[in-house]
Amino acid sequence: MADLKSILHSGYQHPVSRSWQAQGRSLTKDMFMYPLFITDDADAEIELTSMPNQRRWGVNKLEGFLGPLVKKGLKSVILFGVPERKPKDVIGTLADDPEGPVISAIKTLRKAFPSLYIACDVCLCEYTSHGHCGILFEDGTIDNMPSIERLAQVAVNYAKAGAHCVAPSDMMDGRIKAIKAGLLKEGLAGRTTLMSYSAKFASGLYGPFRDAVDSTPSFGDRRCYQLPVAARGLARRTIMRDVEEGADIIMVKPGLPYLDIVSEARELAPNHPIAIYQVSGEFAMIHAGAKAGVYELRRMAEETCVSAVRAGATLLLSYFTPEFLDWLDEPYGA
Ligand SMILES: NCc1[nH]cc(CCC(=O)O)c1CC(=O)O
Ligand SMILES: [Zn+2]
Ligand SMILES: [Zn+2]
Repeated sequence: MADLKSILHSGYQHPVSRSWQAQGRSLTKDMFMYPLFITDDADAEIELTSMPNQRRWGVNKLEGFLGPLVKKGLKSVILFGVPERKPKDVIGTLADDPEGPVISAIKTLRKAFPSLYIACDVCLCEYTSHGHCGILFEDGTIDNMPSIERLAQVAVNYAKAGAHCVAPSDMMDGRIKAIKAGLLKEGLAGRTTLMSYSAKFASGLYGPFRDAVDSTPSFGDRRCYQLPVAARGLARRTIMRDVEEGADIIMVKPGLPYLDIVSEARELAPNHPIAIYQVSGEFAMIHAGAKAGVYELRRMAEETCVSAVRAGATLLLSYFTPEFLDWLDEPYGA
C-alpha cells in the first residue's frame, strides 16, 4: 500500500490543480514575440518554402496581416530586414537605410498599431555582401571595433525611427556597451530596451532563417563569434558580461537544445527577463515531425514552449506566435 506521502496524483488530478503546478508562469499571450521578415518590395508577400506559413512581407502588407493578430492579443514583434533590390556592401549600409525595409516598417507599424511593441534585430549579415555579422579585415576575420561602432549606429537609427527595443544578434565583443553608449548620447537610452542575444550558439538550426533572409556567409562560418555548442562556460561569461554592459533582457538561442543555458541565465541574471528564441530550424523540425505523424503539431509546440518557461524563460520568440494567439483561447488536453 502506498505511503501517505507517496500519493502525488492528488496534486494534479484536475485542470485547476494542474494549473497550480506550473513552476514558473504558464504561457500567456504577452510572452510571445513574433519574428517578421520585411522585404524592400513594398507590395510583396512571398511564401518561404523552408518555413511553413511564414512569409517575406512588404511594408504595404503589414497592416492587413497584423491587424487580426493584434486584435487577438499580439503584443510584440521583432523585425528582420531582407533587402532584395539594392546592392549589399562590406559595411552593411542597407541595415539602416532610411528608405530600407526595417526603418519603413518601424514607422508604418508605429502608426498603424500604437500599442504594438516593436523590436528590431540588429545585425549586419542580412546587409553585408559577404554575409558575415560584422566588418572584416582583409583576411576575412572579424574587425571587432568598427563592427561594434557600426552596430551601435544601426541600433541608434532604429531607436530614432521609433523602435521600442533593439536586439543585437551579431555576437561581437562589447556591442552592448557600445549600443548603450550610443543610445545615451542621443538621449534614447531610457526609452529603448536593449535585448541582447547573449548566449547565441553556432547552431545547425539556423538554416531555414538564412534562406528566409538570404544571409548565408559567402565564405567560412560563424564559429569565431557564435558560441561553441559545448561551451557552457562561455555562455555564462557572455551572459554576465552583457548584464554588466547594460542589457535589459538576456536571450538564449536556439531554444530546445539549450534549456540548461536558459536555467543558467535565470540563475546568473535573476532580476532580468530571460528570452528564448525558438529558431527557424526548431520550428521546421516541429512541423516536419507533425507531418510525419510523430506527434500532433499543437501538442509539441506547446510542450516546447512550456518547457522553455519551466527552464526560466519569460519571453518567447516564436514563429508559432500567430497559432498561440488562437490556442491560448482554446484550452487543450485539460
Ligand atoms: N544574426 C543573424 C541571425 N539573427 C537571427 C538568426 C536566427 C533566427 C532563426 O533561425 O530563426 C540569425 C541566424 C544566424 O546567425 O545565422
Ligand atoms: Zn541577426
Ligand atoms: Zn548576423
